[in-house]
Amino acid sequence: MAEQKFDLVVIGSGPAGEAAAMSAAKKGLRAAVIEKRQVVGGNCTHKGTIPSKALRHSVKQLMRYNTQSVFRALGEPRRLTFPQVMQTVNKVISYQVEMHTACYARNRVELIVGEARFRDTNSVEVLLPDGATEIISSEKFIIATGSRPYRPADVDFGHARVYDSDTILDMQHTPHSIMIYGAGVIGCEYASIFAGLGVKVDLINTRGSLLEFLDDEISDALSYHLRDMGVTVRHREEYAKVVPTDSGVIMEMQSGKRIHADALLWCNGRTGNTSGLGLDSIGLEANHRGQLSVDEHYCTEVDNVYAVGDVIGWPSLASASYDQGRAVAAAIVGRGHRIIEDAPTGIYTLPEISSVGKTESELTAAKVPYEVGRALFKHTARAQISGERVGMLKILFHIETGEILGIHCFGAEAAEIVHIGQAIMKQPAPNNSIDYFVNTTFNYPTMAEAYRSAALDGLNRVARL
Ligand SMILES: Cc1cc2nc3c(=O)[nH]c(=O)nc-3n(C[C@H](O)[C@H](O)[C@H](O)COP(=O)(O)OP(=O)(O)OC[C@H]3O[C@@H](n4cnc5c(N)ncnc54)[C@H](O)[C@@H]3O)c2cc1C
Ligand SMILES: NC(=O)c1ccc[n+]([C@@H]2O[C@H](COP(=O)([O-])OP(=O)(O)OC[C@H]3O[C@@H](n4cnc5c(N)ncnc54)[C@H](O)[C@@H]3O)[C@@H](O)[C@H]2O)c1
Repeated sequence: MAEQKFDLVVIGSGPAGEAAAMSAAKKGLRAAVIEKRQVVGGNCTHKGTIPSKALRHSVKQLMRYNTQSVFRALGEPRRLTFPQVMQTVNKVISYQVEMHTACYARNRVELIVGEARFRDTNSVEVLLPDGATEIISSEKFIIATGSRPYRPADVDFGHARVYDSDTILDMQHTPHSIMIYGAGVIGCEYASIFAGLGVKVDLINTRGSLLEFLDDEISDALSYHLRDMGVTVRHREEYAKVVPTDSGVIMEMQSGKRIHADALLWCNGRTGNTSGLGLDSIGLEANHRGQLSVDEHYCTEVDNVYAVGDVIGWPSLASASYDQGRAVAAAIVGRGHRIIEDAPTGIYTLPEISSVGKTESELTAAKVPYEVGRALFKHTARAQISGERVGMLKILFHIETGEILGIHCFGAEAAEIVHIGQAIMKQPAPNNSIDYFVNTTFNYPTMAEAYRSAALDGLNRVARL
């Protein structure tokens, strides 16, 4: 058995692991990443963020072609199959893998392909693809093993018509109908994708409204637009039994309903990837969702073992995982770091949704005197030109100080547009002010115009008080 020794070993090459390793190497540590998949990028690149966003982009292009009259000169509305759309997705994944792989060589981070399992607090055993094992020793470890879809034991995921967000990417046909169980972010995004492909979608929500953490108005808008696309949204439903058959899947609900579709996409919850890590060898224990707890330095209860990314739970975003990776490297070398707790929300449904800061409900509960300014995208020149007229920007600001407290947006490019407001919100007082949007000249026609309109709308309300 060969043995190698490093200053830092990172387990997992997703956004959290990659950022941690690259950042540590730049800070002078001899770093290695162990990845059990043959290629780098993590579930983010291969199963989660990248494939779902690339899929959604292609579907959005198709919808534009099919719905905008200007394209009728080129031809009649067309359909694409799921496997056809997946071809473009696979190209994006290849570009991503190429780019991420180059980072390892450039930053002299050793990449070891194999599955890591702790032997003790200073070494792991790596099961290599050829079945051999290797011992890797290190001063410090970072667990960045990510997460996978949660699979309840009473649902047969081995059946050809039952999918989760990993296996859906391998679907070789386009079903006529699909039921999506779990209306969280993943469920809502896939509901948009399948509805955009012309598939009949049943979106089954275990809660009372869609994405309850969103501002109510935005959550309502999402429900409206999903229904407008033909999605049947069912709230407060729990499954009793899933019965897959040769011709489809029947879901018997606790409410007594029986819902039938050609396929089931299960999107209810995720589990941290900790079960194969040999955590008991180092005295660590994951919670019932497979997640690890960390302190303000992203350190676990074992003082040379750290954890970042989905494996530590909330917010379970690629965006936050990258930043947590950089933060843990800074914490390890003692150069100051920030705790990542202010990630914006970017949800790639159709329409897209994005927000940062407080919601109206939160501000009302906290008795903060705020006012709201709104701008509808359909009133901006840019949206009229692009033909993407659905959407709204909403700014919540303090009545007395003008401080921006929350930005909530839905519509085309919402996830980009929110960053304009986020940049101002991050300024220290008195620069975080709604006045910025009325005292600054923006390019025209751009969606930034929506900020000016929303700010004027809000300030006019205050003036009328
Ligand atoms: C469908 C979907 C869509 C998403 N969309 C978005 C989005 O739009 N925006 C966003 O910010 N986030 C999104 N996310 C969340 C995002 O993908 C995750 O937050 C992110 O991937 C977490 O990164 P990570 O580095 O923690 O782990 P992962 O990306 O999960 O990578 C972990 C890696 O560790 C490896 N590994 C596990 N165990 C071992 C072991 N024992 N030895 C060696 N290697 C191991 C795995 O093979 C994997 O490659 C989405 C997730 C899903 C599922
Ligand atoms: N665009 C994005 O940022 C994006 C896209 C997809 C996924 N993600 C991330 O991936 C993670 C997983 O997404 P998701 O949609 O699976 O999760 P989620 O947390 O949004 O929930 C999925 C569904 O599971 C249900 N659920 C969760 N916990 C439950 C419980 N204890 N009991 C009953 N029902 C429960 C929710 O009600 C929801 O219907 C999220 O944390 C999300 O941030 C982000």
